[in-house]
Amino acid sequence: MHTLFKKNITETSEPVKARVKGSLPAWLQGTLLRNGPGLFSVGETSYNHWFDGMALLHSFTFKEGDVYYRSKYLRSDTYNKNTRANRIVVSEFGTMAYPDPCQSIFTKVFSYMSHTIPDFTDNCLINIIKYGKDYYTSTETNYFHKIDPNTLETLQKVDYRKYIAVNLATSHPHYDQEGNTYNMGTSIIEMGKPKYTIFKVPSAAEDSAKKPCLKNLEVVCSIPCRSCLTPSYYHSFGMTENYIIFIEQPFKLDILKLATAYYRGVNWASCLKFDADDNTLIHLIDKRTQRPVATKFYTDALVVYHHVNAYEEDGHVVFDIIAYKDSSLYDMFYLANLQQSPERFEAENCLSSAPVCKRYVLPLHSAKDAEIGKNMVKLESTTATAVKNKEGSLCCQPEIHCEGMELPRINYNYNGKKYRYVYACRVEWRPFPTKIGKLDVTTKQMLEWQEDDCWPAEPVFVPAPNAVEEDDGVILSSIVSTNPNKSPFMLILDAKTFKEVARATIDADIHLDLHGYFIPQQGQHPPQEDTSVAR
Ligand SMILES: CC1=C(/C=C/C(C)=C/C=C/C(C)=C/C=O)C(C)(C)CCC1
Ligand SMILES: [Fe+2]
Repeated sequence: MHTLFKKNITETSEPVKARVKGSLPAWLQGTLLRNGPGLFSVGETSYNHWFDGMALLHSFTFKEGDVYYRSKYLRSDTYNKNTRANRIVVSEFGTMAYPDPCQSIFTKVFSYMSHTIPDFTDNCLINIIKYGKDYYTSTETNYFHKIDPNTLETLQKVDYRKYIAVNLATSHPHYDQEGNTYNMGTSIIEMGKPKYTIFKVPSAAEDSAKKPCLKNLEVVCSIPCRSCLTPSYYHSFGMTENYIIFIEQPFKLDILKLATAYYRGVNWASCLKFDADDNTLIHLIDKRTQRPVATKFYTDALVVYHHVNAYEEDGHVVFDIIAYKDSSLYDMFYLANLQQSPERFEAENCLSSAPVCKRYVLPLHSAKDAEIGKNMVKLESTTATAVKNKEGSLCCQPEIHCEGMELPRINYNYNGKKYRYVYACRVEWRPFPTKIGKLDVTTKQMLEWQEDDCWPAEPVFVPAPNAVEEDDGVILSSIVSTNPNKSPFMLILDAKTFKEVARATIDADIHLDLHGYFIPQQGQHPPQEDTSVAR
């Protein structure tokens, strides 16, 4: 298990051709970019948490029946400073770094100051984001990096604060059919009262090829935090055609703790706290009016990292998420915990809550004249409820789709629309993905793929050209193995049947990763988030 999560990977900077078994669909042309941690120690120092590892970019290029793999470390300031010092000098989520005792007093004072109003890391290890025509790597701080999707070279460090007042931003934006990107972030500390801000980055106009499209960023809506000193932490949000769904969960970031963490000798992660006694406030923002709707929606305390999809149906907003009863997932990703065997995990029950795929339904009709105690959800297809309470707000209870799935993906042409299939890693009470699954949210049926000693990455759906049905396409998942005789491979499944179409075995060092983005080859078929398939 140790090597599965904590292995310093050597980058494969020149493309290597994979050995393909089976036959790749002729239409599958393009590049799957993926991101995740790849380096866990520098010199004598090592990171404590899996989310600290230095960003390693991967690309799998599908070209005329062949697959080529390459990988490169993101040349972030963090990477460059650590490499130069031959020790970890930049603080990460789970690791606080202190200056070398031999450093000058100036360096030490500067280091204290930059941790009080934190200048966060630029180690963008989580996802790939498309803003306009450009590709960026992302984490959850104010920094992101423009990369070259062909060579994986790091092109430019960008600071959100140049364009919008946020200190944190998500790694999971949404794209509409015009190619506009929506994201949201939180402003803490420096810029007055903390607030959440949803923003839109318009897709680049033809004549602005040279201008960064972030320059055209527009604020959609700002929402004050429920509590000034403890804004909610969030990893993603939902979007339908007309609405944004933002879950203000009781998993909170304590601003005072953040400001003093460095002095107290603790990491940033310790400034996050789940408050089981609080509830969860669901905000629904109307993109047309750029304001939250009047109704207040609440549900029990929960922790959510990934939204799956959301859509509007007959006067309701329906959204699916992967939810937990507490925040133990982030604790579990401490490398000391990950080094335990799956059996010990089970015995010690490290993850105290399993990921559950749940559906919530928010009625859009006014709750003003509704009876207290009445379920306002009118959809036949769901058991989810929203009951008006005496304060006039709606108390929502979900419908359960299934237990044990994470890293959900969908056919992105159905994002914001009524849909049927979720593709995800199957996980139980431990962090190790052992299978990939396809969930039919209408029947709750599940198709699965698994193989001995194989650990699959987030499954990415690529639609077939001229697709008619939602699952006309393939699933791409890079697989690493704990069997030393088995090389990593890119698995290609028929999304409809979940049967293997081909696998491309790669003689290179690959690591379990986080998230990815498929870029179809120009002219091959419409980009996944720019245009919808013919239906
Ligand atoms: C550095 C840093 C942060 C980093 C968070 C990270 C890196 C989260 C990664 C989450 C993942 C990978 C979730 C997967 O489901 C915070 C807490 C935002 C704020 C304080 C500074
Ligand atoms: Fe994520």
